[in-house]
Amino acid sequence: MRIEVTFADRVGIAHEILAVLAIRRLNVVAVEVDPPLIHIDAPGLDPATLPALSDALRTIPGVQAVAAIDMLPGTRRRLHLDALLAALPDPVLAVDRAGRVVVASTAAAEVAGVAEARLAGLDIGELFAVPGLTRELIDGGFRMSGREVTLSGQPFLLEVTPIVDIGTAGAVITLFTPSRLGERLDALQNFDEFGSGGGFDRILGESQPVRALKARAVRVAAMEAPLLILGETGTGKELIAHACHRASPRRDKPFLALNCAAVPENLAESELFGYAPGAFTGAQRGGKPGLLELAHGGTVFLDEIGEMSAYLQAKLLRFLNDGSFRRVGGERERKVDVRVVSATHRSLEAMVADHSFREDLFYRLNVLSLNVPPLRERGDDILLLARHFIVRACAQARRPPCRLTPAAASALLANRWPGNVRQLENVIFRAVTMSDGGALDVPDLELAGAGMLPADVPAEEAASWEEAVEGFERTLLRRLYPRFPSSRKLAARLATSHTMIANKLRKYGIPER
Ligand SMILES: Nc1ncnc2c1ncn2[C@@H]1O[C@H](COP(=O)(O)OP(=O)(O)OP(=O)(O)O)[C@@H](O)[C@H]1O
Repeated sequence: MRIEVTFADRVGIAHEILAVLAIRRLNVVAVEVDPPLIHIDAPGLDPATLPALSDALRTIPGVQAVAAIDMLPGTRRRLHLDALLAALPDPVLAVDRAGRVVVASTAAAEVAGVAEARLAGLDIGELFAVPGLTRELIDGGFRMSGREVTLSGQPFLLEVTPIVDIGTAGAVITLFTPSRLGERLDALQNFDEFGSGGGFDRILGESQPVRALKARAVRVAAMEAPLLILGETGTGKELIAHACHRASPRRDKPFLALNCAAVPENLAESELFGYAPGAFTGAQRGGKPGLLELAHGGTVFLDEIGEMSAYLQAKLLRFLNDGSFRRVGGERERKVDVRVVSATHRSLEAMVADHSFREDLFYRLNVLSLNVPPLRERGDDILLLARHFIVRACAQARRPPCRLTPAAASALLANRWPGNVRQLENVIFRAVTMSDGGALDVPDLELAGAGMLPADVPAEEAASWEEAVEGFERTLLRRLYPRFPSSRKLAARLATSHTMIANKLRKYGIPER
């Protein structure tokens, strides 16, 4: 029999409640404590003995009520979750922070051809036979979209979402079959759900390069011509594309996005241009409109345009020239009114020079352009963004806001940020979920290595004079610091000013002890 005891929370009360059952030699097989309730499964208990037990429990100070229940809440929840996992049409896996499967949906087990229980503990990279996938997921903060994988010979596209609610992060991985992808892109990439706040106010930054970018963006947003957004990965190109749409006369029409790097050519073609009835096996019976038709009157954002195949480049060029195209397998010429905004982290000019990108398409796309500066050139914006991400991560993790120590702030400023704002977002998210103090310090940021400016790059391989000098300074300070562990001692050793050394230590994220 199972019972629910309501109690006023105080230290030791759960223990005293269980002691009453123990004295009566009632075997307890499950206990769930969730103040102000404790749920107990004691198979030896029956309706005849419950009143006496209830009286005994009520003598414990703080116990308020005792009632019989049919099922422990945890068991009920498990049953519901199992039903949910069985009902999910797409295979879904939850993985722990090391990338090992914790739970798998019934569909996932069916595709993998093994029992759900046997999937638990498997490394995700091994499951898909992609060496390095687990590392990539962990390093990328468990954010990944549209990666092609196969499981038991079937192609899938991975959608990975980090689990934000649990101290030690993991992720939920959904496997989409290419035939279901169309629905998803339409649904997920329609950013209009962001409402009126989705404008330039969402692009944070006070630095001069960002202010200049926003000022230019406001002007180009209002124009009708195609817009090309250039910038390193993770600098916020998509955010800007969306803000430009929101600031354009097209703001009330759809903004639909396609990542050209995430989908193979044939899928990208049918996503963008749609397909006619009977275009290919597995196609929807009545055909399907592509993003261009669905975005009529609005904007289509083509991310990673540099990855577009030569064939699609030609088809897109034709659309840009006269606004017309044909669905895949279709005869009819269609015309739509769509503004094309594209983005890339690659140098399209270099690609034009080596003939991997069409020159005529480059000029059509590049009528208007925006250059998004890398994070390392945005000065104090790094801290402004970091603080914004801290507040958000703390709210998501349901913990009080924490702050950066001065050393951590210096380390963030000195970091090279090859992955830009997205990397900063991930670093902060990881630090907030992994630490529980009121302050984030340098070790919490786990910046060592990868993101730091290269310490031991041979001077002759440095990209610039400045980088060579920085490399030298950093190596020198790191080597001497253990023996002269303060800015004063180091300054004395190097016969220079203490202020200069203190500044350099801050710059290179070497915390003073
Ligand atoms: N100025 C900013 N203010 C606030 N958040 C930002 C800013 N810039 C980027 N972000 C955030 O950083 C992340 C990466 O931005 P986004 O996806 O727009 O970059 P991207 O340049 O399009 O990346 P990629 O080249 O990989 O496609 C997003 O979560 C975005 O919200």
